[in-house]
Amino acid sequence: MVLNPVISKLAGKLVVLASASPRRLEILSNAGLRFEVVPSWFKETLDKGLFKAPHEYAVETAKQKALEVARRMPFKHLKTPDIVIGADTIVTVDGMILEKPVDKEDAYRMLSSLSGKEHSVFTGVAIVVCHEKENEEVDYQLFDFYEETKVKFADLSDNMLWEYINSGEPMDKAGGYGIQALGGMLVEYVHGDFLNVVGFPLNHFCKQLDLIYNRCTSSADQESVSVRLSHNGSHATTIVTQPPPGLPAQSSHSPSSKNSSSANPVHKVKRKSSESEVDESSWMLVNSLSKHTDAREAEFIYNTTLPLTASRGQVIELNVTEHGDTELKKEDLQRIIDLMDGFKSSKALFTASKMCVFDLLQSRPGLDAAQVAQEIKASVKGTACLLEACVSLGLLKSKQRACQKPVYENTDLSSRFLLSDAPSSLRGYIQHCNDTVWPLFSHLESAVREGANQHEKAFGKTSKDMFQDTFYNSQEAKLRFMNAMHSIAKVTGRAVATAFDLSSFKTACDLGGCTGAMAYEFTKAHPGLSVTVFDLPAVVEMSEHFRPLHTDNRVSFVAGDFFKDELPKADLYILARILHDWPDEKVCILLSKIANACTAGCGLLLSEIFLDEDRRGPSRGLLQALSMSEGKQSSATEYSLLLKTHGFITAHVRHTDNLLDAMLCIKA
Ligand SMILES: O=c1[nH]cc([C@@H]2O[C@H](COP(=O)(O)OP(=O)(O)OP(=O)(O)O)[C@@H](O)[C@H]2O)c(=O)[nH]1
Repeated sequence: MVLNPVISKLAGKLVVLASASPRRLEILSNAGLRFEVVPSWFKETLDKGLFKAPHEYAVETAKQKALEVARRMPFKHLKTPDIVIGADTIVTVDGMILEKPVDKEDAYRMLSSLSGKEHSVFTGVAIVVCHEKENEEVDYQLFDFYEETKVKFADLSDNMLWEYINSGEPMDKAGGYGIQALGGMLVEYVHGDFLNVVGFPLNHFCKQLDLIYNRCTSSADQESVSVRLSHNGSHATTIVTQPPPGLPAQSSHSPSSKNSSSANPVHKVKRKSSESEVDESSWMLVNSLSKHTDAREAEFIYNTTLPLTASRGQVIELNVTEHGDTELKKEDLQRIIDLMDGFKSSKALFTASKMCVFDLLQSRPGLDAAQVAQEIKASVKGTACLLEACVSLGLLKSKQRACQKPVYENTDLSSRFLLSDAPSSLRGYIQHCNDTVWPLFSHLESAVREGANQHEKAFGKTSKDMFQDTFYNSQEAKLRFMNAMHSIAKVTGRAVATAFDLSSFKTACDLGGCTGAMAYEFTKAHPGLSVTVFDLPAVVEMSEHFRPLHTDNRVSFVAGDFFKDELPKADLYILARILHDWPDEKVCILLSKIANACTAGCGLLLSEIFLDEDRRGPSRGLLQALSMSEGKQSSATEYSLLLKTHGFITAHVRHTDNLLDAMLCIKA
């Protein structure tokens, strides 16, 4: 191919974009690059004051984003990428560095500082090339560069600025504007690469790839920083990269091409403490890879150990503890045992919860097994086994005085999540898992063979309409199901409700909002917002039972079927844990109805478990898919593309630390 000879060189390689930016995804996929998206967890918090020039800050941030993903993938995704691409876009004006605004006032400050002036947009790009060795070690080579584009804004009135800010567009964009969309109207001229402003300098990137893949014959020729990380059972492995800001660089920058900023790689590696020579200015990135370690825990530390100097392109061996292998094996065995026993743990939890053990021990802590057995009307032997198992799972504590029987009480964990009346009670959902999910999963083999749900085998019913047949077929089943949805929505609701700035929306409609638990969280988090819960008449008639004690009138209920009836009017539609249950045709009907009900600027907040882009996690989402509902589990990008076909543009994606992720889309 003449147009993209370098891009086509990457065919067959595992290329990873370490970025959550939908614009970068679009630019690179439009160029024909095939890649996976693994957003970086690196927090953009480097101290700007410590960089000599703004582009150094952007390049360093891009490097850290890419390295974080390159280091995480072998452990978390169990595969090593061939190339990881990271990028960071900043705007500079009057000596200030502007990133993404944190709120509307911040956006106003940024945009008014740009009004009537020329500013620079810098995108720093890092390319990490990974070479996997036979012994599972990985060599990393780092290439980086930046591109500058000058942009001049017209004079902007306050009215214009606020109208633009209220469109929601500025919030996830460097400098508070998107030149590719409404923000283009603010711009008088652009000098340089337009795509660089949008977030990725494609032309310069291709030239850089050309340098890496076509011009360089051996890694030693390349202008790169090379580090080696062993992940073969390491206990405390040291990864060395260029010094972070605030720590003195060991060499001057030696750009090989325009805007290339790779440092001449003088590496420092931690040595054993017996080595005595001390260099105050050495630095390193330490990543502890013991069993409790998460890539997010990696941190820069200022170190006073012996430096080891390497020349350009040289690979540095890093320390690995002697016992690394043994530890890994133990961990592997434990992991398999945990998986084998997982169902027993679940069932012990379900049973203790169903038999009200936690409620009982909350009101009467310190009972022994015989006393508990009497209260829950069970055998002493069986109860003693159940209580001991719960202790081993961290759900109960036991105390024993000399020559006396052990007595039991709740742990903090069970007091928080397992009591019927705890604010974060998951008891309703646990019961649902026991009564509905467990029987379905006991037919998993059939489900896998047939690729269909097992409602008939588990409950004696075919499931044309799962909700009607299984969850709403009796008052008791309906209440149980509503209890389950209520408890999960209460636990997840706050994280979803506070995921985004929703101050521009006044009315919301929670489609399939069940008991209103999520809606109440939204009104708590957003004082200016009223929420209508839209759900089936059978659900709405029971919603009274779940109304919180203290509430104003900002949550109301409307009965209807979101596939058939007219949707209540709102500025923002909420779809939480809905889409994954329905087949594509129904999802399409629902999204079309929402799109029709929305005018430009209206929002759609989608909350689901977002699968990783390579569908390797999180296991909660992938295990949920095994229940073989007619729907499917999707990644943030898949949802984003789906919503795009219905006229919604993804403004923000948030991977919360809670059970559900969230995405805010705006009707174009
Ligand atoms: O005209 C435009 N200018 C900038 C953008 C978008 O702004 C962001 C810049 O933020 P950053 O580089 O930190 O990247 P993130 O979005 O946070 O994603 P990462 O996961 O890579 O950190 C970027 O998305 C640009 O595309 C724009 O759209 N138009």
